[in-house]
Amino acid sequence: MARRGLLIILSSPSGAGKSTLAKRLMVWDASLRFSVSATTRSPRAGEVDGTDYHFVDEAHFRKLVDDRDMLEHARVFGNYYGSPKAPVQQAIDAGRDVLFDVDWQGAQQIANSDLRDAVLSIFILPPSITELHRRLVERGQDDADTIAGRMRKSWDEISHWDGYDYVLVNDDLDQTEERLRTIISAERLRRAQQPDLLDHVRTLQREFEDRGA
Ligand SMILES: Nc1ncnc2c1ncn2[C@@H]1O[C@H](COP(=O)(O)OP(=O)(O)OP(=O)(O)O)[C@@H](O)[C@H]1O
Ligand SMILES: Nc1nc2c(ncn2[C@@H]2O[C@H](COP(=O)(O)O)[C@@H](O)[C@H]2O)c(=O)[nH]1
Repeated sequence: MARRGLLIILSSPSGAGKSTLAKRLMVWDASLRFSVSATTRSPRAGEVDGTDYHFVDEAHFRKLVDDRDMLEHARVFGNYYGSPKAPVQQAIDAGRDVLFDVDWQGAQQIANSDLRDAVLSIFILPPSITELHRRLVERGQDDADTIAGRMRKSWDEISHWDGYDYVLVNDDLDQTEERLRTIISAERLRRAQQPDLLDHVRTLQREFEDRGA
């Protein structure tokens, strides 16, 4: 039977680099599917509706939640964000791995959902709080108030770091990408091997018993 896809969750405080890393991973492996979230936040310059996010108003978002079309949803920095369920289910049923860029609340909800067995969660830490601030400023996408608000919430996000399967410090971008690739490759191998390993161990057990060893 074909392997069911993984749900690869990236979380971090705002500005630590998860969107940048997610984009690099999509280039590394074109078979990865990105879970395009719905959000009530306004688009930033350059963001494309349907690619970066589905930009919706609050009434539309509420309907998606009420219709149970969301795998998870949360209020983050004063806006609503959520992961539509159908594309995720379709992708993993087809054996494709899905990449999520969600906060700790979303990660927890997915880890507690029916799909929990497919979850691979990775938390990205910044090298320092000063560097986190520098990255938010350098990104040039948010005004000073927004950046200050995100910085104030950064510890709240970081404090959930130990609920994840893996934790990486995103200092050097190339190195972090390489580590993410290693984690994903190893987890794919581990999970792909699991069914065959069980059969193999049963065969070894029968052989062991037949020999009367
Ligand atoms: N290792 C790194 N070294 C230097 N700059 C980096 C590194 N990783 C990411 N950046 C830069 O930091 C900024 C923030 O990165 P990014 O937008 O990917 O963060 P994010 O975690 O997705 O933030 P948000 O949660 O707000 O979407 C970007 O300008 C990005 O180019
Ligand atoms: N729980 C969810 N969190 C999400 C989702 N999509 C994004 N996010 C998180 O929101 C913040 C802010 O994102 P930004 O694009 O406004 O900078 C960040 O932590 C994202 O990970 C989602 O679907 N669910």
